[in-house]
Amino acid sequence: MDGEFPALRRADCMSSGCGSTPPPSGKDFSVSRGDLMSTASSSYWVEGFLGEGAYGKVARCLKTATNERVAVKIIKNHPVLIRTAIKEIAILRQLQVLDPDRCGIVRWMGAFVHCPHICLEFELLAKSLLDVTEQAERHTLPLMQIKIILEQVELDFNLNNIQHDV
Ligand SMILES: Nc1ncnc2c1ncn2[C@@H]1O[C@H](COP(=O)(O)OP(=O)(O)OP(=O)(O)O)[C@@H](O)[C@H]1O
Repeated sequence: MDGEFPALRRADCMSSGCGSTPPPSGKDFSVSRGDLMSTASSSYWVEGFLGEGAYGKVARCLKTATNERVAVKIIKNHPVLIRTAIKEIAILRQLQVLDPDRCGIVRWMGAFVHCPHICLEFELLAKSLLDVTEQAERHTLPLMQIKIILEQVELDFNLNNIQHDV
């Protein structure tokens, strides 16, 4: 899928460049549960939403080409967020030389455009640390579990050469 992305230019990502009707003003997100997002190499059936960040919503999708579940980060249709997403893609491309399993980073499979949205495809992860702590009794984790998590964070920082002070 990554091969589809080099053709994407900034203008392709603006609603006026999609050849489809721009969303009504104030409506920067137009994907719903049950939608099918199609690219040349696969379709992504939106089964539901996993969460929302500053840049968009993350959907749990069935990727029809491989029949696997993936997480697709669908960027909101706003010029500032689109510019940020293009920068994020450039960074993700650089990170692709790293081994995600060894370095403890999420696997990025590529990007596509589902007009007017830029979409980033990631491996589907299990619960986030926030989910785990929220579901834990009294929102606290046993010391042993915290130790394991901190060791993983420390390993990630060291492997990825990130400055830190844990
Ligand atoms: N690969 C993934 N697998 C499963 N759930 C995910 C995945 N990526 C994101 N999520 C869920 O979607 C939520 C939103 O993720 P997103 O990356 O958009 O924002 P964020 O990292 O929380 O914040 P920000 O917008 O500041 O980057 C996450 O908090 C998480 O619950």
